[in-house]
Amino acid sequence: MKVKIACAQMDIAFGNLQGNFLKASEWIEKAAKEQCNLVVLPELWSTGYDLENLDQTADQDANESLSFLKKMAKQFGIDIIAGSIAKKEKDGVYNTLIAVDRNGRELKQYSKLHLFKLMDEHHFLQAGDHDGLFELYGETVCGVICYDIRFPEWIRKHVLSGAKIIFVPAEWPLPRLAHWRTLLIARAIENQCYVVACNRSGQDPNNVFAGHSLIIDPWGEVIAEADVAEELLIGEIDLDKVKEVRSMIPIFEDRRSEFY
Ligand SMILES: O=C(O)CCC(=O)C(=O)O
Repeated sequence: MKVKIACAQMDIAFGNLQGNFLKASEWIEKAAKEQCNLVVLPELWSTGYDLENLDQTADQDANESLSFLKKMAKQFGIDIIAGSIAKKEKDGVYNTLIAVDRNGRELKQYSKLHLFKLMDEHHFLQAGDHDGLFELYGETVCGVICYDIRFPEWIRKHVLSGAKIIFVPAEWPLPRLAHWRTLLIARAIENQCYVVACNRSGQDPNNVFAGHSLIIDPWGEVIAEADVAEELLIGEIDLDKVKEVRSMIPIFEDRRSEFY
C-alpha cells in the first residue's frame, strides 16, 4: 500500500497559541491540496518550548487541540499525526502526540516517555508511561517524540509489537543535526521499517532548530529530506517494502533473543 505523506516543517511562535493554530491549519490545508493522505506536525507545535507559561497555555485534557484537529481532518479529508501538544492533566502537564484520522476519529494519544533534561523538560513536564502504538491503513504504526529516538530499545519494543512506520515529531536543535540524521537512519535500518520525522524550523529564545525533516525507507534510504527553513516535505512510502527488506535480511528471524 502506498501512502503520500507530508511533514509540515513549520516555524513555531513562542507561546502564541492563536498564531500557531492558524499556521498549523494553513500547513494542513496545503498538504491536502498536494493530495497527501497524511500530514505530520512537529513537537509542541501549538506552544513551542515556552515551558514556564504552561500553567496558562497547556490544553486541559487536550480538548481544544482535539476539536481543532478533528475539524481540520474532516474538512480537508486528511489523516493527521499532530506532532505533540502540552496537555494538562490532573497530575501535571504532558508532552502528548495526538493522531486523528480523516473521519475525525481519534486514533492515539502518546505522551513522551523520556524527558529531555538539557531543555529542562523534567522541571515542567510529566513523563508518559505507555506505548505509542496505533493502527493506520490496516497496519500497526507508532509515534514517539524527539529525545525518545536516543533509546533504541524503546523503538525496538514498538517494532516487535508490529510497528511498520515510526512517526517522530521533534524540536531538535541545530547543533546536534548530525545526531538527528544518524539516529533516525539507524532506527530505520536496524528495525527495517519506515521512519517519518517532522522537526520544526526557526528559533526560540534558547535554541535554533535543525529542520531537516526526513522520510526514510526500511533500507535506510532517504526518500525525502528538508533543509533548515520552513517547508512542506512530501514523500511517498510503500508499506509492502517492509516485508521485502525483512525477507532479504531476516534480522527478526535471526535475533538471538535468548541472549539479550
Ligand atoms: O536528544 C537531543 O539531542 C534533542 C532532544 C530534544 O530536543 C527534545 O527531546 O526535545
